[in-house]
Amino acid sequence: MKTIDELLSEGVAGKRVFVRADLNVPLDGTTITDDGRIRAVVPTVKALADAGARVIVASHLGRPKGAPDPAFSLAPAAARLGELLGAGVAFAEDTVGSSAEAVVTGLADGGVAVIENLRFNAGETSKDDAERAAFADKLAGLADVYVGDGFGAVHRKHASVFDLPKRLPHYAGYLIATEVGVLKKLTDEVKRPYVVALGGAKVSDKLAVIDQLLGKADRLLIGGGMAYTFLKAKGYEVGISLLQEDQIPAVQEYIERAEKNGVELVLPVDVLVAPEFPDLKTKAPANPTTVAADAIPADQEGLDIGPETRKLYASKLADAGTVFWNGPMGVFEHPDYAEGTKAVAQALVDAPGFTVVGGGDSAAAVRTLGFDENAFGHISTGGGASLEYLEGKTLPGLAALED
Ligand SMILES: Nc1ncnc2c1ncn2[C@@H]1O[C@H](COP(=O)(O)OP(=O)(O)OP(=O)(O)O)[C@@H](O)[C@H]1O
Ligand SMILES: O=C(O)[C@H](O)COP(=O)(O)O
Repeated sequence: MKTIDELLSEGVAGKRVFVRADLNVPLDGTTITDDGRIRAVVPTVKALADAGARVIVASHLGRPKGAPDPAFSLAPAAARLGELLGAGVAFAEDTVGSSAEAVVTGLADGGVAVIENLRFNAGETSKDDAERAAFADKLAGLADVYVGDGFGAVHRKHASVFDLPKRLPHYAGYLIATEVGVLKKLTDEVKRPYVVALGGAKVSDKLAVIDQLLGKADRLLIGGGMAYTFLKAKGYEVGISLLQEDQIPAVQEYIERAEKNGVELVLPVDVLVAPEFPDLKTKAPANPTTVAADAIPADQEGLDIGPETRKLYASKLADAGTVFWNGPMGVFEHPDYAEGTKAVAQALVDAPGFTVVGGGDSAAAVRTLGFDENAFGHISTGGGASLEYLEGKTLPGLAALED
């Protein structure tokens, strides 16, 4: 994989450099609630701009449906990037249309522009190779060089991640180099006990990683939205909690295999439930009830791990030699459901070993809940990406940079 340092030594002054970043930050309306992913790409953008490149920063944000949707605009992220760089950042109101062309043409040497959300175009995420290729061709028309630095999206076979680097001279940015360097350590020999905590909401994406972790980790702690598919697989009722029904047989097999392999698979013993998902805008009190994990009422939804589970998970992390944590333990964005995530974050801070937090929301959670980033061994910008890396999968966005 060629790195950005090689590009810089070859010289980039006057060249149009397309930086595929992951600016998929949490938003409250148009307010960015955690800018970690934007800060993470600043070293790459700054180095290129300082060297006189004309920098075009591109990213997805959220999961719009292949057409423009103002709720997913990258405009707030572009403004924040400008603040962090201490320089003006131009913003194109489309991705490959007349606005993008005009903005890129207008870039001076050392200038930076952000183009609108890549996923406003159906070709970005299309499963059809030709449709993706057609969009990648248009993106390629904007630039002379490609720098991949959106680590959080390297597990996606998307046009800007996989197809575009094949069309331009391509290099890995500083963030990708750092992320891969740290996560590689977790695929080699790790200090034991190796404890993995999994939660969050992208359950279908993340269940598969458990298959591989059963051969690696000593303990697996399951929380967040993922927990309910496990509880259901054990025969418990989970009410209206998040559930991946089609994965229940696979999860049953994981539970059996964990027992056979001597892996401790630890599930919540109690959870906080309520009849409805909390209002994350008003943060109005949600008044949850604590119930045993095998006693979730039919009309209620599990939204955080309970107090006994918090203690249990903290004890399972207390002697950890290595920890990888992805996915909040509950709907931490609401104060009534933040305690589980706080407890696990605190347990990582207290753990004696090397700790890695992975995922856009998980990283945002530790920062917005007031933890010091430096108290963790590494905070990865990738959630699904870091998990799939640990799974040993070939990640399209890394493979494309290696070619
Ligand atoms: N019990 C639950 N029910 C529903 N949603 C939940 C539950 N527990 C946690 N969540 C939600 O999970 C979301 C984060 O999940 P996600 O899988 O996206 O995490 P991540 O891996 O850190 O991020 P990413 O994969 O996007 O980088 C949070 O917004 C949180 O509110
Ligand atoms: O948040 C993430 O994990 C990355 O930005 C990728 O987003 P996606 O899961 O919507 O592809």
